[in-house]
Amino acid sequence: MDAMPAHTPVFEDPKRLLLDLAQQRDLPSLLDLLVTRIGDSDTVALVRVWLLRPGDICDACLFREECPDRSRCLHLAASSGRSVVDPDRDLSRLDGRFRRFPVGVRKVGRIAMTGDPIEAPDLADMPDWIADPEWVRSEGVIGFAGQPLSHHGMVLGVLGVFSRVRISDECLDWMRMIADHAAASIAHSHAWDELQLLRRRLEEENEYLQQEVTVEQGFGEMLGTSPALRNVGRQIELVAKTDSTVLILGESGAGKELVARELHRHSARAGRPLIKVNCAAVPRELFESEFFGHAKGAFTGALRDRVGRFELADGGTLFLDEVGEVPIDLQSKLLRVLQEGEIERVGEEQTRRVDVRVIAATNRDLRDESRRGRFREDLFYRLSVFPIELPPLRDRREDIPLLAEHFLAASARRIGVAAPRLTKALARQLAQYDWPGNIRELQHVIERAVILCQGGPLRVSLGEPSGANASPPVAAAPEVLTDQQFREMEKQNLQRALAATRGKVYGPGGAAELLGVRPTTLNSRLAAMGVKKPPAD
Ligand SMILES: Nc1ncnc2c1ncn2[C@@H]1O[C@H](COP(=O)(O)OP(=O)(O)OP(=O)(O)O)[C@@H](O)[C@H]1O
Repeated sequence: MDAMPAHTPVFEDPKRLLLDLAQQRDLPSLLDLLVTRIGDSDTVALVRVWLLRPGDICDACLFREECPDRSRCLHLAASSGRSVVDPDRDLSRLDGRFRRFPVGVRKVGRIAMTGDPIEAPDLADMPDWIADPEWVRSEGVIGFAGQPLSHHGMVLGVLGVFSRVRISDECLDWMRMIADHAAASIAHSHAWDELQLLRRRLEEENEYLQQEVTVEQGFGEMLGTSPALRNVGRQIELVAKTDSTVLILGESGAGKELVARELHRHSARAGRPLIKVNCAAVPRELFESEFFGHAKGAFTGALRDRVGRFELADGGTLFLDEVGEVPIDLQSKLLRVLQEGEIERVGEEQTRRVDVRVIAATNRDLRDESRRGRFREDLFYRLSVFPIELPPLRDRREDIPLLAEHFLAASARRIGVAAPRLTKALARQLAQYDWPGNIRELQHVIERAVILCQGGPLRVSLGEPSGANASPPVAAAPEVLTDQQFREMEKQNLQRALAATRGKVYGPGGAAELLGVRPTTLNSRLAAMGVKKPPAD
């Protein structure tokens, strides 16, 4: 082979290489950039990077006898170059004879051990350093420069370059700089990897803990550990990911809306909206517009175009609460959108396509209603592709103490008082009651008790209508009251509420909240009845 002119640089554009190294974040691309750029030059026979890592293939290692300590060694991590003897030889392979060097052994090991470079501008002057004299001769290798890759005094690896020209001092200077930069980038990428690892671990831990909480306390926001609730959780998991229509059956206050929310949250549509329509609250004549929207001028009062709930829920989920209340004449249109995904706004010819998953809920026996002709049978079957039956609270009494504790803490937080203690006796009392209003009733009973206990022991009175725990139950009234008697009773009730809240009307723990009316409404009632507020604390 013809010798290269002595002034040929070992590599081209080292400044560019320094700049590009700084841009690399992950280790493989950093090492690849380093060796391919240096190895690109015809003057370079071979460039390699070894990194310090735990010993792994010690029994197969060429230098196993010389290895002082099998705990760690230099691993060949990147390689590049060009063979003149065999131009097809792939020098980027990492599985050759010199893929491991023990620390302290040969040039590479020595550099790692001492942290000092070994520079042999002309190997002829240092024949002892040649591991493979035949390769050096046939490939026309003249010089070697080995640099430690060290960062903050810690050797991370070694960069070695075999050149076909004598390596100039200038080139050695560049080599030192490149090695320093590469070491800093390697240290950063190690730190980055570690950060990613820690993040992944934290995420896994978090996921695990969340699952634990779910297993321990219920399903998502649905608290409860009873077999009945777990069964509902399992059904949610099964069907959430599909686009099937789900019909949630259960008594009022049993948590049907919560089931709908969990279904949406676990579905692929979770990033899109969950739109709710309470069908019991929509006036009969406005149903169609509520569902499908209307065009301006479609009817008196339609002052502008309006988007219906189906369009609002496009890409997401529509929750039709109390679906049994949908008027029979609109049920066929509802069926059409469920089957074909098409709607028309009221007063518009244009057909629009919507992609909506429907979840419906009812506390009525729709099968029976459809038998009696009050609900379309075909719509019933279409809605109940996957029915989920939510048992009433009295059929999962095991959940009552957990729910009570939860509502206790939530009410106390909302009202701004310390959470009172749920005694065993009280938990027993709660668990024995039948809860016709289900979880919503439990929630209200607890909230009322927290307001009334005023730092004293928590007491609940069960079986009485909401807000009337201090007044005689309506059913127990011996006879029809005169208007005068009725007003007097209402007045006394207001006075009792004010006394219980020490005259506080507004805000958490105020009389308005206790009575379930707006503070402004309460104020006007008090004024109309001439009830004086006691001075507030
Ligand atoms: N398992 C549960 N864990 C915690 N809170 C619950 C649970 N189930 C229901 N709740 C709470 O109880 C209240 C009533 O629940 P929700 O509104 O979902 O009932 P519903 O069956 O939809 O009632 P309705 O038929 O009257 O619309 C809500 O405040 C809800 O957050």
